[in-house]
Amino acid sequence: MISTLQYISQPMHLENIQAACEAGCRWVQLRIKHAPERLIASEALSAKAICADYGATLIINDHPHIAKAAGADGVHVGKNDMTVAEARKIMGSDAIVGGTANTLEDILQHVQDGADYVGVGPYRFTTTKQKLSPILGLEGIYAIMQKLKALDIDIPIIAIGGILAADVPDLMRTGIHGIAISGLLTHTTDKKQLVSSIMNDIQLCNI
Ligand SMILES: Cc1ncc(COP(=O)(O)OP(=O)(O)O)c(N)n1
Ligand SMILES: Cc1ncsc1CCOP(=O)(O)O
Ligand SMILES: [Mg+2]
Repeated sequence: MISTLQYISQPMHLENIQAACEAGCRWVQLRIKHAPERLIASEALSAKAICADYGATLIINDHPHIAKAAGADGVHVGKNDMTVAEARKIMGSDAIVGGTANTLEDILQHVQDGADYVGVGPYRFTTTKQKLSPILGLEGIYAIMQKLKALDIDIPIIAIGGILAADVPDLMRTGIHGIAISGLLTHTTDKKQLVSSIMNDIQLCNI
């Protein structure tokens, strides 16, 4: 089952992952950019131990080999990484493999490649990621969801990019499965309150 609320880590990764889990988040993506692979591998092992304590799913960004070696639940790959199909070969059929999309065509490719979920964005401008794809906004995400519906394609879509708590009800009403947040949770003091209010809004939209 793909969680409807996903936390994407930022430095200090392990502290932030622990805090996200403590606040009630049960899906974590370890996203370490511009670091040597051996450091990412060691952080992945520690992140795995934290997530195991909370029963949280751990996804590793960009690095299937590291994900596999750390015993993570899955991997997330984007346009500048290997394909979902290649990541699947490394991870095996039981692992979770997610891909990034900015267009309907990206999603269709990921579906064909056997993705378990697709991260669609950016919803809004964000400084968390550099070299952003074109901003989709609510209209862009809604349009993509309508096209998927027309094609009868049912894959969990996770909206990402600059998402704030107040965006959740409108975003959920487009038909997405859930959201991924990074800066919002990382920089919020009352993380428990934020996580429960977002999870509550998500649930209300699923009734
Ligand atoms: C859930 C989710 N969706 C999209 C992304 C972005 O992945 P990518 O395009 O490979 O960019 P980086 O995160 O690697 O900078 C994601 N990480 N998670
Ligand atoms: C990894 C990623 N991919 C598209 S936007 C983004 C960053 C999401 O982080 P934030 O929630 O802080 O905007
Ligand atoms: Mg990537």
